[in-house]
Amino acid sequence: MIQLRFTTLVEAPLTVAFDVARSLGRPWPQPLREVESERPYRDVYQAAPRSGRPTLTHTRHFTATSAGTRVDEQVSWEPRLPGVLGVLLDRAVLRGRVVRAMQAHLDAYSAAAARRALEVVQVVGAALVDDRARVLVAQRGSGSLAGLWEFPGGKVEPGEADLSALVRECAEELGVQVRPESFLGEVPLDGVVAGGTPGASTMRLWWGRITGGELVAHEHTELRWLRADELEDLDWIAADRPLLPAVRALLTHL
Ligand SMILES: Nc1nc2c([nH]c(=O)n2[C@H]2C[C@H](O)[C@@H](COP(=O)(O)OP(=O)(O)OP(=O)(O)O)O2)c(=O)[nH]1
Repeated sequence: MIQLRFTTLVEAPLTVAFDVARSLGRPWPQPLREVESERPYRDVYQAAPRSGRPTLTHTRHFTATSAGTRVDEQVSWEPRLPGVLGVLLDRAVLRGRVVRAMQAHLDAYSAAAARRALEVVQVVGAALVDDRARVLVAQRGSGSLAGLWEFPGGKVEPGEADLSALVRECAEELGVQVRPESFLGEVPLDGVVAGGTPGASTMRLWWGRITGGELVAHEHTELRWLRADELEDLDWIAADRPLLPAVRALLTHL
């Protein structure tokens, strides 16, 4: 089996990175069959064997990072001829072709994903932590999610950096200055956000500290400070639940 690995950092949220990757397809002439797909985290495609062509498997993993989505890809195939000769021949000839095809494909892909990301409204959230290892959670006051609990935050404005939006939203919603510390994770949001394509937006969560101001619920019904063991019991917006293990781990290890 010959395996090649490729890693690309795409300036786009998980959902956009995944959707654009799938709309562009793969740079192989063979027809591909989907073997597995878990939006927006992973997919696997396979090209059926044809005379003179090897069976090719192409696996992609999409991982959220503070700088965008990391796409880890693996392309593997059985050499066309048996034995050492087959491996050497495929390494010498086919490998170069696959690498060149992938490089051209990945350049076009990351440019297309970054362009598409500009059209999708993003949401940022803040897991604000105090010096007693508790996190601030907020109850939404209006709209279809009223009564559910969430992380303070909101929509990133056009041209605004994620962390600037985070600092602005915390000032508007809570009346405090915050210092973002590090990235905790990203989740796809169900439905339509700000009139965009359904399912296209994600929320990216950072943890941080309050550095000034007086905490006031300007837009929420209630604010609460929770310990790690109190997180699960709350009636969260469903999309936020996958972020709770990272928040719990943070509070436990601070
Ligand atoms: N702030 C926040 N929004 C969340 C969370 N989970 C989740 O699904 N959302 C969704 C709800 C909304 O569709 C979207 C955020 O919108 P928002 O209403 O908070 O944004 P905003 O502060 O910019 O509000 P506005 O300008 O429309 O009044 O993200 C969360 O934990 N925090």
